[in-house]
Parts: sequence; C-alpha cells; structure tokens
Amino acid sequence: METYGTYSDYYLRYLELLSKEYPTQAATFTEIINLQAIVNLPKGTEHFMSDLHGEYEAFYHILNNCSGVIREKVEMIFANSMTPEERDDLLTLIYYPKEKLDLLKRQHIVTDDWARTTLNHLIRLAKLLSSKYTRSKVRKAMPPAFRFVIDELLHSQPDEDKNRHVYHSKIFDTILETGSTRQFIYALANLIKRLAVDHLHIIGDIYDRGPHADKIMDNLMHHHSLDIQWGNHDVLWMGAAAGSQACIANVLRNNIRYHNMEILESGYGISLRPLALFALDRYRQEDGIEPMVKAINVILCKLEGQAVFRHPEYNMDDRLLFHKINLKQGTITLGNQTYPLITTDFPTFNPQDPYTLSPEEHRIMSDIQSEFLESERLQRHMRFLYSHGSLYRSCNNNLLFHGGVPLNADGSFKTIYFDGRPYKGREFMDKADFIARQAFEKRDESSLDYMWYMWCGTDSPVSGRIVKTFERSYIADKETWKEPQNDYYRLNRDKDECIKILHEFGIDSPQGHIINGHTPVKVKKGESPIRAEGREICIDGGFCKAYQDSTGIAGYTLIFNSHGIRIKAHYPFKDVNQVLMNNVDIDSESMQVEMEPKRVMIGDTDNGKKILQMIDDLNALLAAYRQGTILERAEEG
Ligand SMILES: O=P(O)(O)OC[C@H]1O[C@](O)(COP(=O)(O)O)[C@@H](O)[C@@H]1O
Ligand SMILES: [Mn+2]
Repeated sequence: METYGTYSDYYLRYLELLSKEYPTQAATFTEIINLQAIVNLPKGTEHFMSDLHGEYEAFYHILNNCSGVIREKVEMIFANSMTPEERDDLLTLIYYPKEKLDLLKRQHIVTDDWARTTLNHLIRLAKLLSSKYTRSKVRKAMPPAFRFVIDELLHSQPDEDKNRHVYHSKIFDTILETGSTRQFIYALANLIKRLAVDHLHIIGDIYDRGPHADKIMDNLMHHHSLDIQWGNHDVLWMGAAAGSQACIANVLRNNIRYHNMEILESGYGISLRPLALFALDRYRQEDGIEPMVKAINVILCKLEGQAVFRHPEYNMDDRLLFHKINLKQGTITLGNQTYPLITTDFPTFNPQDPYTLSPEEHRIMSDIQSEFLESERLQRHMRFLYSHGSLYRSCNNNLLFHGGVPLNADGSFKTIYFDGRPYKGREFMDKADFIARQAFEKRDESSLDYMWYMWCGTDSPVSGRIVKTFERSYIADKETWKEPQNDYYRLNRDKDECIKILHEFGIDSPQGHIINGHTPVKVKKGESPIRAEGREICIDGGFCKAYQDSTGIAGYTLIFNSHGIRIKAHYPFKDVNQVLMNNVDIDSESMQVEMEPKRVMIGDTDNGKKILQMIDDLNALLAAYRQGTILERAEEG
C-alpha cells in the first residue's frame, strides 16, 4: 500500500472526491471486500449477434431463449424429473410468460398445484443461473417489489433443515392466496433471462430488408447491458436521420424494394405518398418494374452523382454512370461492353444536366428530408445508436467491428486522407467514428456526405466494397453486379494478419479474436464462420430471410462465457403462434470455438481490471483515513 507522501496533488484530489462516496473507513473496507469478492467470480456471459436486418421476431425469440442457453440448463437440471413435454412447456413459459399463461389459463391448466410446481421449477433454475453472480447483483436484477421474497427463495441450501422448507412453502401459499402468481412468474422468467445473458454485443446491421428494425431498436433500448458496432445499414439510417439526401434516397430504395414501407410510414411517420403519387403519374407500369422503384432509383443516381462531384477525394468518378445511358438504344456501355437497360422509362432524365433533380423530385426530397429530421421516434432511435454504439470496440480481448479495416494488397494498413492529413489503422477508425458523430451533431455537408460514403465506399470501414447499385438497378447481367471488396476481406483469413490487426487495437493476448458481421457465411457451400485458425469469427448467418437460401441457416449467436467461446447456428424461426401452441423453439446447433486454458474470472476481464484499480484506490483512501490525510465524514442519517 502506498503512503500519502508519495501521492501527487492530483491523486489526492481524486481521493478526496472518492471520500464523498466512501465517507468512513468502514464504508471503504466494506467496498473493498465487496469488490474483492466480485473479481473472484467467473466472468458473466457475453452474447454476440449481427446482421439482424429488421427480423424482429427471430431476434426477439433468440433474446428470449438466450440463444438456447436456457434450454441447455433446463435439460441439465430437469433431465430426470420432467418429461420432454413438461420441459418444453416450462421453456415456452419462460420465453413468453404472458402469452403462455393466457393460453394455459384458457386450457384450464393453471391450478394451485400447477402454480406451486411451476414456481418451484423457476426458482431452481434461477438459483442455478444466479450462482455465478454476487447476491447483490442478482438482487438488483429483480423487480424491487419482489426483491425480498425472491431473494429469500433463492438463498436456501438444499440440505437445510425442515423449517426452511416449511418457510418456503408458506411463501408459496401467500403468493397463491394473494393472487400474485402471474406477477411472480413474470418476475422469475425475467430474472432467468437477465441472468443467462450478462451482456449483449450487436455487431451491426440492425436495419433494412426485414420489416421491423424499429421494434428491434425499442427492445434494445430496454436491454440491461449492451453495446452496438454500427453496420453500413445503420450508418445509412444515421446519415438519413441527420439529413443527408443521398442517404435518405438509399434508405427509401432499400425499403421500397422489399415492400417495407411500414417502417417508414407507421414506424417513423414519414409519408411516402407524395413519392408514390409522383411515381404513378410519371412512370409507366409496363416493363414489370414498379414505378416507385424506378422513381427512387433515378433520384438516387442523381443525388449520388452530386456527392461524387463534391468529393474528388472519394475516387468514385467511375461510379458516374447515369449520364452514360443511351435512351434511344436502351443500352449502356461499360468499358468495351454494351448492355441492354432493363427499362427505358426515364421521364426526368435531362441529358444536358443529368445529375440535377427535376423540380418535382427536388420538392419531394426536401419534404421527405424534413420528415426524417422531424421524426421524433427516428431521432430517438438514432441517438441511441450513437450513445450505445461506435465503429469498433475492444472488449475482453475481442475486437468487434461490422466490416473491416482498410488494407493494402500486401496487408499493410491503407492510408486514407482527411483534409490532407493521413490516417490508417486504428487512427483511421477513430477518425471515421468522429466524423459520424459530427454528422449528427453539426449536420455539415462534408460529414453528411461521408455517412453516404461509409454506406457504399470501398475504403469504408463498414462497407469496403465497390457497391454496384446502378448495375443492380438497370442491368440484368449479374456479372456486372459483382462488388469487388477491400483486401481486408481476403486477408482476414490469415492468422498473422489478424494478430497484426488485433495488436494495432491493443489486443496482444493469444486468446484474442476479431469478430465481424457483414459478409454472409455460406454454410451450404461449406464455408465456416471461424477463420484464420480461429482468430477471425464472422457471425453474419442470415437473420435476413432474403439471404437464408445462400447461408442455409438463420443466424448465429456467439457465446463467450468463463469456459470459452462457442457459436450457435440457428435454424429458421416459424412464428410466435407456433411457439405458443406447439412449444416450437428455434433449433440451434452448438459448436465450441475455443476452450479457455483456465476458467476466466471477472478479475481477468476489462471490467475486472477497472475493479482491481478501484480496489487499489480504495486501499489508498483507507490509508489516507488512517494517516489523517483525509478526514472521515460523519455518516448521514
Ligand atoms: O451490408 P449488406 O447486408 O451486405 O448490404 C449491402 C449490400 O446490399 C446491396 O445494396 C444489395 O442489396 P440487396 O441484397 O437487398 O439487393 C449491395 O449492393 C450491397 O453491397
Ligand atoms: Mn453489412
């Protein structure tokens, strides 16, 4: 323990501040003992998910079944005492307590006996799950009204005397007599789920393709502990909500093509009616492409063209294709190849000034822009993405980001210039993250344009591709649709390259991993989510229904607990009714990625390191009290 003589003034000032929270020696050593107990517990379970793409029901189910972890525990403790059907019933009750209880009531299954047995099962499960947390943490996870009772029920030893048993049985009696069974079941089901997942990481792409990203956001906003790494689709929405018209046009296009107008119209109160009316009025129906799709494609080509003109440093001149369309022949020539266009319906195309919006397009886009800026719910969701999200995160020796760090072909970090200053590696990621925040706070054109660049630029940390929106919109030949990727997506299969990247972000442990989303893992074709000899894990498994044909599964979750890392591949989710009526769970397969050489304790985690530092500081405070350098304060009250 250091003595006060060696402390700097600055550190002493810090200790004095700390003394406000721990005003006496007793308060200080009590906290030291608490913290010391915490660092010696096993680390909590982290769950990782990515590429949710608006698939709210599947996401919600996996949150509810805690990626299948609750089933594993139920099967473990009730293997001999319950039938498989009884276990399934119990599981569905934990996943959807309200809906399942309603159903059981209608089926006249809910009797006093049933309630007693069920409460007992729930308590046993909660007891098992709470064993690796401090009592205080478990108590905090309970709803205040039930804290005392549940705490009592959880903390009895199996071999304790008969009195204890009688005492518990009396508590159950009172729960039944007071008619509070339902509330207790809710509280216990929540507690079980809360204890099964200590922390959630979302590695990007919450938005687009599926219908209900807004519901996912509402849910995440109530989660007890999470962080988000932005995906290209999230950045696109953030840019749109900050007012970038190029981002707005892409958001509209993504959702119009998937018939997800609901998220915009009823989710965020953004009316697409003027755009729909304009499209019906000006575009033809004949060629099988929806007028609204045609209208937004043209607006998008124009707005993206303007952004490319504003930023020669993006090096995207080769994406200026709109002015090259030959309307008379219905073709476009790319390089030395001429392709037919899938439509020649371009009523607002002006060959003299191809990239300027027509007056009607201009009016529609400025109205929609105001609606994006004024949508209270959208702004709230985006603020949450900013407050709980970032481009990357390093956590317990894992480096998390959606896409990739731009690399050169030889594996060195690619230098990218902002205002003439070079950035690469981690510094580049920090700069891009900073610009994203600036876009939302300052709403300046250059940061807003960069949000669009991040959506589709080849040196973007979240996209990393030459995105071929023009070809995908107007040319049938899929050869033209291929989107060359930054070298990161090739080199991340290489162990040494991954170790170098981890090192750049301050992770030197042999247990370090890069965890990514963004590129669907084609399990059907034999691809594996685990690459680079275990150093890189990609968990884009295809929550997005449109991609499940190619991935062959319906999403991954990565689970990192004190024993190691494993990955769960989930099979397609039916629907909530199937769960309720037939107890249909999502089937998942578990694969161990890595075992820890020894059990990971909280003291070994990033948070544990902070706790150990705090213990040092509290010891210093205790010494200062004992030496009279800092005086104890009278305890209040
Ligand atoms: O990050 P993701 O999910 O790959 O989405 C971006 C990709 O989506 C696309 O816009 C294609 O979208 P769709 O698959 O919905 O047609 C590509 O051009 C782009 O590379
Ligand atoms: Mn992505």
